[in-house]
Amino acid sequence: MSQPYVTEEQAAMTAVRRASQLASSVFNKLVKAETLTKDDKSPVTIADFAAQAVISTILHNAFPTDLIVGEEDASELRSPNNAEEREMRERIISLANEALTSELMLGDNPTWGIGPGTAKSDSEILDAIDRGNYQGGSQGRMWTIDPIDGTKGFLRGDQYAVCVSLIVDAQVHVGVLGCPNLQKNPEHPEEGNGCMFVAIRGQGTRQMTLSGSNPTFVKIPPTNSPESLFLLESVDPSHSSHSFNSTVSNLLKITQPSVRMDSQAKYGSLARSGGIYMRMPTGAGYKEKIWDHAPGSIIIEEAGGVVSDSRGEPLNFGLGRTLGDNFGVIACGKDTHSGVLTAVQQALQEEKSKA
Ligand SMILES: Nc1ncnc2c1ncn2[C@@H]1O[C@H](COP(=O)(O)O)[C@@H](O)[C@H]1OP(=O)(O)O
Ligand SMILES: [Mg+2]
Ligand SMILES: [Mg+2]
Ligand SMILES: [Mg+2]
Repeated sequence: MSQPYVTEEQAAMTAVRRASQLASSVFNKLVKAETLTKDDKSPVTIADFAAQAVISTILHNAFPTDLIVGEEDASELRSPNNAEEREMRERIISLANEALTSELMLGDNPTWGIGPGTAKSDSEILDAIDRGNYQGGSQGRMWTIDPIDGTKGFLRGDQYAVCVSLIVDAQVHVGVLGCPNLQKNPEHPEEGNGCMFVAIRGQGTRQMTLSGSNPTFVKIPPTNSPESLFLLESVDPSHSSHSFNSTVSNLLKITQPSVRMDSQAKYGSLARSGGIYMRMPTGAGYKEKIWDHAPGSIIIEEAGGVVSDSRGEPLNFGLGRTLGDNFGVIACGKDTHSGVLTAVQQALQEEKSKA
């Protein structure tokens, strides 16, 4: 019998590859070329929408009855208010079509709405974006799409990730992360950037190039001493608490500086090089989104790690578009998780007693 979820994995890889190429080309054409002012967020908006259209089109053609939870929705594109907004919409549609109609590669299936001659109409592209409007839930099959995760990293030319997962009955079964700016091999930077992490439940985590070549299984390396430990955290201090992390770091007697990285590239990096990904809320109110953690969580679990909230509870992907109340996220190797949880509980107590 063939392995389960192989077609799902292949469709997700095709979608992530095409969307990653699109994002890199938007960066090279619009951001690097410095045709925009520093605060102009339009390149990332264009790339976000176009990439979601590409991923959603492929997943819908491959699995027409599956539901999709995508970060973006097309309502603001449907009624442009001025020439600038009309131009942006046209750019999004033409970029999405460019990515969908490029030549077929190994693993691509022409019935997925891709390849030369498959250009979509404007309304088909907008409908594809809006197909990501499912509200989520605990039953049945649903895909998550974060077309560009780490938008700030994308604009800086740092890390970002194209993220897709398949959730069945609230459990993640397939996760794919495209990381165009992540080193293929941190020990050999000369090999260049661009990798994809792929996991199917029960079948391990693999790293490969964005085109799917050189797949190798990755495992979180064991931590033999506090000297080999380090924290992985967001660059943006408003996304997770750096000060809480430094308390935990002290409690764990960590001597290495924290590694700051945007996006779910943190999960990919952890799966192959280790570390402790700590994401504690900076304040009340923000709810973590399922598309920000579903692909990364299976990539960690299949690489031999554990992902939990700060109480040690598993993340619940069946509550809707968010993970519900924000109790933070902790991801690391199995051998370190209980020690990290103890330190987190202690740090929370210390914070409480100071308040
Ligand atoms: N207050 C917040 N707390 C935690 N995460 C946030 C917050 N605001 C935005 N995010 C999300 O954090 C993710 C990036 O995390 P990191 O900084 O670790 O790369 C993005 O998906 C971003 O959402 P958005 O894409 O809507 O900006
Ligand atoms: Mg995101
Ligand atoms: Mg995003
Ligand atoms: Mg966003």
